[in-house]
Amino acid sequence: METKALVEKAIEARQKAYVPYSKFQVGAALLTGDDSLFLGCNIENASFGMTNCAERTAIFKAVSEGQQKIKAIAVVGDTEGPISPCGACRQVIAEFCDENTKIILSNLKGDTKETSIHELLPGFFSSKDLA
Ligand SMILES: O=c1ccn([C@H]2C[C@H](O)[C@@H](CO)O2)c(=O)[nH]1
Ligand SMILES: [Zn+2]
Repeated sequence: METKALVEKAIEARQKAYVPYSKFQVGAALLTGDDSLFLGCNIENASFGMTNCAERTAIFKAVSEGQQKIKAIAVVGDTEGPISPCGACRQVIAEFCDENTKIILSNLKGDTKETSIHELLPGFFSSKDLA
């Protein structure tokens, strides 16, 4: 699937966001090692800290269905420039991606940045550190 199509899927996923508190909808779409597609949206809670971001929703759906490798992930929000994932999501993305994983950050105007986990979270903690 092409970058543009994955971004479109993230925009679709964004429609499902549960955001009564921030009103800030985010969508994510990811492709796994076997080319399956998983979508996610942000899900908020009256206990604000329990909020789950769109990226983590999509990743947890994939992993819980047995798909542990992220080939590509697109994230979209109504931001000025391409959306910038939070630190928690960067660490969770790091767990399931490799140096070839495409991380596509976009907004509703179509501004898009393609990046890598090493750019997003240099020096991230990983299983290699658990020697
Ligand atoms: O990359 C991001 C950034 C923010 N949010 C969510 C968390 C919260 O619901 C709302 C405002 O921070 O946006 C995401 O889902 N992904
Ligand atoms: Zn996040």
